[in-house]
Amino acid sequence: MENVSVIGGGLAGVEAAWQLANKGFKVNLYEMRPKKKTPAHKTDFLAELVCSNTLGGIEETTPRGLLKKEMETLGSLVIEAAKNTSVPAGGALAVDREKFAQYITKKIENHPNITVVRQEITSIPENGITIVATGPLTSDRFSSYLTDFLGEESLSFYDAIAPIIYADTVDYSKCFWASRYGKGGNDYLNCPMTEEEYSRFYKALINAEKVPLKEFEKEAYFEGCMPIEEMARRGKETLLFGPLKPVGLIDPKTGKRPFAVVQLRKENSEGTLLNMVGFQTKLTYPEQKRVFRLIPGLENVEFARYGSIHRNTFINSPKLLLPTLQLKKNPTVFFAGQITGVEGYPESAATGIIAGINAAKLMKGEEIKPPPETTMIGGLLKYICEADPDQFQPMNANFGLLPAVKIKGKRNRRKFQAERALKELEKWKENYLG
Ligand SMILES: Cc1cc2nc3c(=O)[nH]c(=O)nc-3n(C[C@H](O)[C@H](O)[C@H](O)COP(=O)(O)OP(=O)(O)OC[C@H]3O[C@@H](n4cnc5c(N)ncnc54)[C@H](O)[C@@H]3O)c2cc1C
Repeated sequence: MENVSVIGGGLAGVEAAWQLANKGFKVNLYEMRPKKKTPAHKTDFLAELVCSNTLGGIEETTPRGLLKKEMETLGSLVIEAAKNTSVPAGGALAVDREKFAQYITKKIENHPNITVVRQEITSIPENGITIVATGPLTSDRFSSYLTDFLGEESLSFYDAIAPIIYADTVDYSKCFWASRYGKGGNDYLNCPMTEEEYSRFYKALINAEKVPLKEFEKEAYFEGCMPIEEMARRGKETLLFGPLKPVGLIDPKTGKRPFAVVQLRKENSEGTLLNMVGFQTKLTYPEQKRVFRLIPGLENVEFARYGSIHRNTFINSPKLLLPTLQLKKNPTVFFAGQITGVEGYPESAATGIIAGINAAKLMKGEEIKPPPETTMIGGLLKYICEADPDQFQPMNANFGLLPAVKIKGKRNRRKFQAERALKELEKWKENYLG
């Protein structure tokens, strides 16, 4: 029997290899570090966390908390390692990053069915089953191979994400719906600012704490995704001619053009989410919350997703993948991890688990079925495979809002939804995995 090839020893790759190896299949896990480095990884360990050391909340009634519980149900190595190397972090699962990566590296390297090969892969092997899990920092040579292999418009390289907020947390008494110059209906929610309000916001914005920029990330600015705070730094007026320009907007309350306006646009067809137009940012998450809450109407706003900018290679999954993570044009190739367009540590690892489980099914010649859509993992897969290909962008589970899984409403309701999702996953596991 041929070995399965897993390309990339990050969070998704180790999970995929772990699932396959524990089911008795031989795996070659290819990791290019330390021979070839990425711009963000610092060590030789597998499953290195490149930035923050937290895997997010553990409360099962939150989307990411439920996701982690589901991963545990499916035998996640990442969650096992996180629990064994955790550090106190309130309601979150944070880890000692070195110990975490060491724990996983040791488990993988000592597994009798896994061979770790330290080598950059530049094309998908022609024979056998392959899982591609090369992550947001996929090497340049493999990226250009994938561009040719998958088609010119299938691979995106940069990601500038504006924050998304929950519409029901806005104070609508301070805002108005309108389009600039009345063109295009009332598509935008406008938050008007007086000169004093703008000054206060501006000062907070330019003094807020940022996530330090890595050298390679500076390239991103040439792609037209300047962070809002960088734009602000160019002068107090700059934003008034950019994302906060008030031209063509009249506040119905005053009958006048406001001094500045922040615009929000519906993010989903239900209108439960709003996107802060032009607010891509490198501010830390707590600072985004503090500074953006200074905008009139957003004083108590809750964030579904914070803004960010970092290099991010991802494929257009809705165009290319089946909900089983198999490539439509070649079902012996699976994709997993952030390269599929999920974002975040647990989300990437979760797709690795599913790719590993499904690759094992394919090895056995058995039918492959995705997990139920009413589970968090199933919801993630549904999102990456069924989103609108023209609007597709990386998304984490907090985005809640993944089509099928609604971890929303009061605590009791969320508890009920989470319990139901876990029961369904157990059932799927029993029927599917035996
Ligand atoms: C700058 C930056 C900051 C981030 N900060 C956070 C954060 O704070 N919190 C969070 O939840 N998520 C964060 N993310 C997202 C995070 O990186 C991913 O969620 C997660 O690591 C993705 O897991 P993965 O397995 O898909 O990729 P990775 O963990 O990156 O693993 C991919 C592996 O593949 C290897 N590889 C690449 N190309 C090849 C090749 N051709 N051949 C062989 N090996 C190869 C790489 O060396 C790497 O080890 C950040 C991402 C970036 C880029």
